[in-house]
Amino acid sequence: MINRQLQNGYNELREARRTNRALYWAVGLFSVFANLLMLTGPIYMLQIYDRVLGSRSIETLIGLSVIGTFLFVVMGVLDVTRNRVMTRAAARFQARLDRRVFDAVIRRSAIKHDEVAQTGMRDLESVQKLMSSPVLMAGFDIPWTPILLAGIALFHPWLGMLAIGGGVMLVIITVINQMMSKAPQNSAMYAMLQSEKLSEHIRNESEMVTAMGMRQAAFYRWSKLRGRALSTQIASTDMVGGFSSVTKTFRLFLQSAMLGLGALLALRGEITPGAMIAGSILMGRALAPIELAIGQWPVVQRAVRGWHSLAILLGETPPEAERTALPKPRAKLDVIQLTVVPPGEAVASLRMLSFTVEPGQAVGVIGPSGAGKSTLARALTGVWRPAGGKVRLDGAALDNYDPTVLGRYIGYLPQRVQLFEGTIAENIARLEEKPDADAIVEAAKKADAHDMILKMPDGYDTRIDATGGRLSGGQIQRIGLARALYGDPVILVLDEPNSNLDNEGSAALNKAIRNMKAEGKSALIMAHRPAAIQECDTILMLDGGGRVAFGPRDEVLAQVVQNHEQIRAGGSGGLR
Ligand SMILES: Nc1ncnc2c1ncn2[C@@H]1O[C@H](COP(=O)(O)OP(=O)(O)OP(=O)(O)O)[C@@H](O)[C@H]1O
Repeated sequence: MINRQLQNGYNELREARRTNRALYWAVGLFSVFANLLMLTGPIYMLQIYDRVLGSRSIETLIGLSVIGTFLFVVMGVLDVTRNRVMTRAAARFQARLDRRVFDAVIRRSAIKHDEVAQTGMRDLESVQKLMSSPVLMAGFDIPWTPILLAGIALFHPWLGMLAIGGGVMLVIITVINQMMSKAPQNSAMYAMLQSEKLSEHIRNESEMVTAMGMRQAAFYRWSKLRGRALSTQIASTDMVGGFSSVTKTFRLFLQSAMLGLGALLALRGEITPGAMIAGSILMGRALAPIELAIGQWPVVQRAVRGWHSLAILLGETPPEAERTALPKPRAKLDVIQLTVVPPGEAVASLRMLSFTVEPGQAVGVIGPSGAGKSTLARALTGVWRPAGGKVRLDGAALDNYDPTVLGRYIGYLPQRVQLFEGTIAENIARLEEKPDADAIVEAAKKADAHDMILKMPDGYDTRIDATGGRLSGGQIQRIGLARALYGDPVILVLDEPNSNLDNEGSAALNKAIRNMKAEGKSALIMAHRPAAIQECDTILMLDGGGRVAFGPRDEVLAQVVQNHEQIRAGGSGGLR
């Protein structure tokens, strides 16, 4: 199964690469000519030494130089063209997969915070970088290396043998380089990733780190990871640099050895001095792509790693099937024998849970910490898939809805509201590209956030950063509620909606729920605090992932909560 998924991932990547097939054929063709034109230098040299110097003919020199210049210009044009084609082919590959990889990263991250999800976009970039790098071009030139080396044998078999022997040595060095540098490069990358992840985490929690005097400790922890990343990076760079220097020196040595052997053969009259020089130059040209490949090996290895990681990502997160569009649902929710296992866990945090929410009903979900309230919220919004059972919205299972469309029908306020960098309006409109200004204001009014937003420096156009910046906890929660109400959802799922709200905010929340009910829509409110469930006519009590009670509010509260009198009065006692 896993192998099949991986294979599917590879197939999808190959399919994307295949769209560039015509371009690669064109580059291959350009490379044939570019490599043939590589002979211009050696042949020109041969002619100068053996023909011009021998005949002392200025006309021949001018003639040869004109032809040589023309061929060099053609070679340059071909080289520029094939480089440009490669860059565009790489960009096309990336553009084709951008959306798919982005979606897969988001879908996987919602259920798994592993490296594959974390590096998805960078993996794609690393493959694109290889595709547009000179090292891939070297891949088109390397097949010509044996031909050029064999060509040297035409001057003299001994020269040919030296050239081929040298070429084989370089290939052996390349293979050893690949074998030895793979592990250090992988661990350098892994260590770097870990330290980046931690530094980002510390930065996001900078307030808490400062307030709790954790700066020193946080630095210490980060510097340990950073130190490991640096030392593995140094080891890996040393390795690649070492191989690169060995290859370069060896190539220079071979060129000189070729000259020396050529000189010996010239002294013995077996070749001309021109052949001696041309052989040496040809040798340098033939081995240059191998040298380039070794120098750029980290780019290759990063891309190979990225390709594999992308295959896992795409294979394990296949494209979502097109769903038949369903009519706007009624606010009826059936939860049938629902079992949910948190991603990466073995134990279910909700077990065989069943209940029904009718249109116009508001259900308060209560229970102690860890009872499974947030798990239920995630299952109802389709973020976590059921391990067993079903959630049906107006009769259709949640996965029968397109996720984007489902997001419009179900308004969700998570326990920890996260905003995006942008304006308040953009945040309420869920980052829609063409938001409906009237709908934004309407949602804000429903959440009773309109007046609060108007008091901001630029009203709805006030810019905020991802942490909410200038907004207080309660203001963030109200904007979160407006975002949940945007687009007229049929069901609201609110996870601890009033944890940061003052009395005014709580009253606004209750009014929003009352309006939803009056419009025949429904709401589920996960709550610890009684004020949040004032508008709920029904209560679902969870404990240990199972249903303890479900029924009319007063009955359930009378049964399980001692302080229900306080709750009816809208007091602030706990529900546990
Ligand atoms: N992302 C997660 N990965 C693994 N386990 C999780 C995850 N989220 C919740 N759980 C587990 O699922 C169980 C239920 O947690 P859940 O967050 O649903 O409880 P809750 O009732 O919302 O608690 P609280 O009132 O404290 O928010 C807990 O045992 C918790 O450890």
